[in-house]
Order: sequence, then structure tokens, then C-alpha cells
Amino acid sequence: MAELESGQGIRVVTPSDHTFTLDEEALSKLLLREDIKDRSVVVVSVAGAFRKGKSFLLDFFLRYLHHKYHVKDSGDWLGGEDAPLKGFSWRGGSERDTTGLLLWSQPFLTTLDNGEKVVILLMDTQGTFDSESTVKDNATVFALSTMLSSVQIYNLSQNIEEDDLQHLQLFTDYGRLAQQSASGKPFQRLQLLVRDWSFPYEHPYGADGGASLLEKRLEIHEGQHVELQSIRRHIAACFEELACFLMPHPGLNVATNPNFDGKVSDISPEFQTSLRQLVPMLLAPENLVLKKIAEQQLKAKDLFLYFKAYMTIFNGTELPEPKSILAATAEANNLSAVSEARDVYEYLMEEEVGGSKPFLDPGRLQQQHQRARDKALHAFHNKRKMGGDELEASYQEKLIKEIEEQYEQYRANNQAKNIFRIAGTPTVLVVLALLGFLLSSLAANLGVQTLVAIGESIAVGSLAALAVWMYTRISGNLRDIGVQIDGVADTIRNYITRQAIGTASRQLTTGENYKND
Ligand SMILES: Nc1nc2c(ncn2[C@@H]2O[C@H](COP(=O)(O)OP(=O)(O)OP(=O)(O)O)[C@@H](O)[C@H]2O)c(=O)[nH]1
Ligand SMILES: [Mg+2]
Repeated sequence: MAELESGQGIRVVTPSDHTFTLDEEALSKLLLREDIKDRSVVVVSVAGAFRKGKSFLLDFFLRYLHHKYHVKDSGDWLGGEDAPLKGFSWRGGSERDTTGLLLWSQPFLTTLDNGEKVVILLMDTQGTFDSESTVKDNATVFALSTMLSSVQIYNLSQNIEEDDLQHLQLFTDYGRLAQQSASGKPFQRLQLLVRDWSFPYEHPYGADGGASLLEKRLEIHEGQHVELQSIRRHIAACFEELACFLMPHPGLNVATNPNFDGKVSDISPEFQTSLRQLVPMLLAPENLVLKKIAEQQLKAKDLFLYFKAYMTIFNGTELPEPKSILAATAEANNLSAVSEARDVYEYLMEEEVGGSKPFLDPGRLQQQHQRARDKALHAFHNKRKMGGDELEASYQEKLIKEIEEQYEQYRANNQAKNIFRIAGTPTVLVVLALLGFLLSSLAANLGVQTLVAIGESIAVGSLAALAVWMYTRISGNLRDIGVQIDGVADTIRNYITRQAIGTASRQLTTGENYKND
């Protein structure tokens, strides 16, 4: 477990004076890490009232993840009987402990059976209903963690009560709107977890008992107030999967002993049995739920965009309307499509004209740009987006603009690789002078006087131009003339390069088919 001890909870969202700030730097260090950013994400979050054992539970998740994905051991993961429980900060007492939103600093990496490379992230959240938070603070933490996770574990104490369900109210409207905008349900798994369940004779501990209790609580019946009916109807419409698990009491040591350090031997055997069932049910490779928004699987780098988008709208003075949550989702959604398309463009261009590649004929560069641009736009269109055609069109415009800017960059870099360019005007003039002399001496041997004269005038002209050019550069006078000479040399150089490359590529590519895909 030494490796686990080197990890820590990173507070990515911090509360201050009833607003929340995103630590973009800390978040980007984790999500935009080279080995993480392109992996599909699984985000497991635990939320609910304060002081109810959320962080404590997450530390068992960490033990399992460490055992399964780092040590890759198939033996017992629960750990030594006497080892203290480490990980996210947890403690006894009546005062709140966790604040803001935290992610565990060590991402757990795995490859699923279908070849999908994933990263598993754990999220700990500030407990709701402590004496320092407002209703808005509570709703913000709960909403953010639900929207950013693929599995939200809703940690409840003793029973599922009506106010627990009302907490989901914010999402029921959002869910309705989101469904109109994209097909499918907006969120994935809501896992209710009832702690200290004391009626196993009515509903047994575990997933089955949980399912029957949940069914009973979500039942719609005649005579029920319409508001209660509508909450129930819409909760089901928001989550792809609703599940409930009933946990037994962990024993008095856990609940009341101030010196309890989390060792397994102090925890009731029933609680241990339930942990062994619950944790793999959520975190075994075959049970992982990949984070999706608007039916798109999120990569770690996309999650970063959504974090930013949601934080912005939740930081107003009011709780955001479901409509603005939808708008923020749509924006982040389009942004992620733009970023993916830009990657396609860059990849294809780098292949041909990346930093280490030699100079490419400007005509071929233009063709490659067209091809890469088309493919990037195709990738952009292919990605499902929320927010309608107008929003998509505005992001498409942004994408095209960015691509054109990048093309300019590639063109400039390519031009800089041109050998003549590196040597500049003097080389062109010297080469020209040499060619002139060569022509005149050849023509003299053949006795063609006009060509001798042409050759000589090219040579003398070039040398004179070189002398003037050097004068302008050294003295700083007659700069306009210097620029004009540069222009002529540039034109000659471009012409010669195009001819030379054209001939070379014709020879090289005779009979060869360009790969187009
Ligand atoms: N009764 C009971 N106590 C538990 C359970 N699990 C953990 N505890 C105890 O609850 C106390 C609080 O644990 P934490 O994990 O810090 O609780 P939390 O929900 O993260 O609290 P905040 O961070 O303040 O919101 C500790 O003393 C744990 O030993 C449980 O299932 N039932
Ligand atoms: Mg906590």
C-alpha cells in the first residue's frame, strides 16, 4: 500500500464565500497528462449529506483499484486486518471534513476487453447540509459531481427519504431539456447507497434488497401528490441506470470510537461482506461505466472542457436554469468536437510537413492542406453535438479559421526549410552569375555570339545586383532597392524550386499511387 500513500486527494474545486473556484492548473496536470488525455474516462463520485462515511468508503475503493489495476493481484483486496485506512481524508466527529471537489491524484489505467483504453478517476465531494453551506452550495456540489461523473453514488443514511429524491429535482428539468436536444438520457448510473440499513428482514442487505426498496420508493400510485409523481417520473428519465445497495451498520467502533483508524478488524463482518460485493460491482473492469455526454464517450481532455464550462455557469449568484446548463453542455460539446477535428488536421499535416520533414513543394502542401481540412471537417460533422445547427455552424467557422491559421504556420515553416531561402538573396545572385558565366563560355565554344552576350549580361547583372544589395544591407541606404532585389531573387528562387521539385516528383511518382486515406 506504500504506493497508495504517495497519492493524495487533489482539490480541483474549492469553495470560498459561497462561490466555487476551479483549480485549472491542478486539473490540467491530471487530465491533460500525456498518458491520460486521450483515454476514455470513468468517473466515480460519492455525494450526499456530510459526516456519513463518504470519504471512508472511497478509501476502500482506492484499495480495490490499487490492488486490481496497479498490483494486478487476484487475491484479497480488502487489506491487512490491522492496516489503518488511508487515502482521501476521513475522520470521526461531528464537524464537516471534506470541502469542494477532490480527485485522487493517481489515475488508474486499464484496457477493457474491447481494446478501449480507459482511466478511472475517483471524486470525493463536500457533504451537503453542513451548517456552513447554503442551499445553492449544496446544489452546486451535487449537480457538478453528478454532471461530471459516470457513476454518482448517492450516499444516504438509514433510508431513502422524500427529501433525498427532491435533491434530484434540479436534474429532472435539465434531463427533459437535454432529451429534447439529443437522444438518450443525460446521465448514466445513479447508485443509491443506504448506510446503516437496519431492516434487513424487510429488504435484505446488498443489491437485491436495494432494488426492491428503490422500486417501492419510486412507485407512483393513485392519490400521490402530483409533484411527488412528477419527481419520480423524471428521475427515471434522467439516468440510464438506477440502482440501490443496502449497507449494514459497520459496528460501534467505526461509528463512535474516536481512536478508530479504519482497520478492518474493527469493522463488523457484515459490513466487510457488503464491501466485498459493492466495490467490485462498481469498479471491476466488466462493470466500469465510461463517461458519456450527449451519447459521446468523453476522453480525459474533454472532461477538462466540461469542468470549465460547468464551473462557469454554476458560479453566478443564482443557481443556473436548466436551460443554461444545457447551453453550457452544448458549448463544451462543440468545443470538444472542434478540438478533435483540429487534432485530425494536425496529425495529417504533421505526417507530411512536420518539423522533421524536409521542404515540400508549395503546391503539394496546398493539396495536403485541402485533404487534411476536409477530413477534419468530416470528423467535426460526424461527432454528435447538442445545441442545434446554428451553434454548430458558429463552431465550424471557428474551426475553419483555426485550420487556416495553422496552414499559414505550416506554410511559413515549410518555406523556411527551402535551402535557397536559408541562404537568401546572395546565393540566388551568385548561382545566377555562375550560370551566366557557364552559358557564355559554352556559347563561346559553340560560337553563338548572341548567347555569349546574354550569358555575360546575366553574370555581370547578377554581380552588380549583388554589389548593390550588399551596399544596401551594409550601409542601410537605398533600402527600397534592396527590397526590390530580394523580390526578384525570391521570384527566381520560387520558379527554380518549383521546376526542380516538379521534375523530381514526376520522376519519383511515376507509377506510384498516392495514398489518399
Ligand atoms: N454509522 C456509520 N458510520 C460510518 C460509516 N462509514 C464510516 N463511518 C464513520 O463516519 C465518520 C465520518 O466519515 P467520513 O468518511 O469522514 O464522512 P464524510 O461523509 O466524508 O464526511 P464529510 O467529509 O464531512 O462530508 C467516521 O467516523 C467513520 O468512521 C457507516 O457506514 N456508518
Ligand atoms: Mg469526506
